[in-house]
Parts: sequence; structure tokens; C-alpha cells
Amino acid sequence: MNAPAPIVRLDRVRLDRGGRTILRDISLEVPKGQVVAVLGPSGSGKSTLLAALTGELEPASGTVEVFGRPMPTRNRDLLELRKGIGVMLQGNGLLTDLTAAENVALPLRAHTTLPKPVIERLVRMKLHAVGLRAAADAFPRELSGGMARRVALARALALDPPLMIYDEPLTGLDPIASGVVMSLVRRLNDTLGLTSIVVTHHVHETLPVADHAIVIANGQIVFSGSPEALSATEDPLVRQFLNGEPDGPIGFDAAPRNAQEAA
Ligand SMILES: Nc1ncnc2c1ncn2[C@@H]1O[C@H](COP(=O)(O)OP(=O)(O)OP(=O)(O)O)[C@@H](O)[C@H]1O
Repeated sequence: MNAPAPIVRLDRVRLDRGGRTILRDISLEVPKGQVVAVLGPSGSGKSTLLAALTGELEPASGTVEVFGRPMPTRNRDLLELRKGIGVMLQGNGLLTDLTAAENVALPLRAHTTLPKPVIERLVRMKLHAVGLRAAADAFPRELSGGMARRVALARALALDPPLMIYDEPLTGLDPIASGVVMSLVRRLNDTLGLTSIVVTHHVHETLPVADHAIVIANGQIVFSGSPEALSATEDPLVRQFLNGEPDGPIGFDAAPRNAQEAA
């Protein structure tokens, strides 16, 4: 029997922005059910990679497949595909004049014609899934940073997307809230049968819940393997990133320049 197609597949992808090569030779397969951590220093191109996964950025070369199909080029097909991808962006992006429940309802109102009582029930279910049913009527300013992040998570889940993408889900959270959010990411992935990609530079909080990790530096993938293999690696470039050292083989602000030179 053939193995099922991976949920995400990138084959020798090159990504350019503003006329510069940001990432090159990116090959990656994400099987259904996995939580994959995409790690790398600031400015290494993690958000650029995400833009390629949502079809926002077209590769300069190579192919991107999501849900076993090549990334569509027609706008309407692209919008359809994006309904299957729940994205939680850096920060919460919650609308401050709406309650938690109203924020979660937004995608359901925008993308479905479901009647109001059904939407209200779905919203309650999503808030329950992130442990915040009691906070439905609270405004974002009344929530802690971690709670607000969980509301954003419930909103990203609103349309039951099979693929979840998290862009720096832990920014600004303390260690306890970070732990809560990351274990929620794992639990939702498993209980709802999702596949998750977590882009972050928070290595130590993310690795414990990941099945697979890749590290991006100097414009390419410099590590791909299990979290255990990542922790054990002696590759000086990867170790520099893991240990947060400013000096070493990763030119922290020179990554795109190097990438272009090497392209
Ligand atoms: N729209 C754009 N046009 C030109 N260059 C861009 C654009 N967006 C990002 N870049 C450049 O691409 C490089 C990678 O940026 P990207 O935001 O993908 O990195 P990142 O790893 O997500 O960083 P961070 O962790 O700080 O968010 C940077 O040098 C950035 O200046």
C-alpha cells in the first residue's frame, strides 16, 4: 500500500523577497498528525517559509504541495485552500472591541452561512477546547497574555482546519503561559487529528512537544531530524543557535546576504 501523501511537501524550493534569495534548496515533508518545529534565529527566513506554505509567496523555483496538491495559482483556489489552514500569527491579532466569543466567531461569520445559534455553539466548543469557555464574554484587555493567545488559537481553529500554522506563538509569554500554550498545541493536534507547523525561536519550550524539528540558518535548512537528535547534535552551527551564542558560523544579520551570494 502506498503511504498517504504528506500534508505539506516542499521540493528544492527557493524563495526570493525584494530581489534577494532568502531561502534556497528547501525540501521538507510533513506527514499527517505530526507537530513540526521550524526553528531559526531572527531574520533567518521562518516567516518567509510560512508565506510559501499559505501561497502568499510564490517560489522562485521548486514546488510546494499542500494536502497532496500543488499550490494553486488561481486566486479563488488559493482562498479555498487557505480555509483548510488555520494560522495563528505573531501576537494575538484579536480585535479589542470584540469579546473573546465574537473574535472566535469572526471566521465563521466571514466564511460560512451557518445560522447564528450554530455559530454560537461552535464558538463555545472552540473556547472549551482551549479551556476558556468561562471567558467567552471577556474583552481582550481583561485577559492575561496567555489567555488572549488561547483565544487566538480558538479563532484559528474555528473553521476546523486540518493544518495549523503557528508563527511565534510564544512571543511575550512567561514560561508558565508558554508551557500551557505549547501543550495545548500538542493536545489539539492529537485530539482533533491535525497537523501542526510551529515557527519559533523558542527552542526549549517547543522541542518537548514536537515530533520533528528543522533549523534554518544562513538561508537553508541546516538540521532536520528528531528533537532528541537536535539536542544531541554537535554541529557547531546548530549548537550556536541552540545556545544562543552571538559569535560562530551563523552570521546573524548576514543570512540573506550569504544566501544570495551562494545562490
Ligand atoms: N517583503 C519583504 N521584502 C524584502 N525582504 C523581506 C520581506 N520580508 C522579509 N524580508 C527579509 O527576509 C529575511 C527573512 O525574514 P523573515 O521575516 O522571513 O525571518 P524570520 O526568521 O521570520 O525572522 P523573525 O524571527 O525576526 O520574525 C529578512 O532579511 C527580511 O529583511
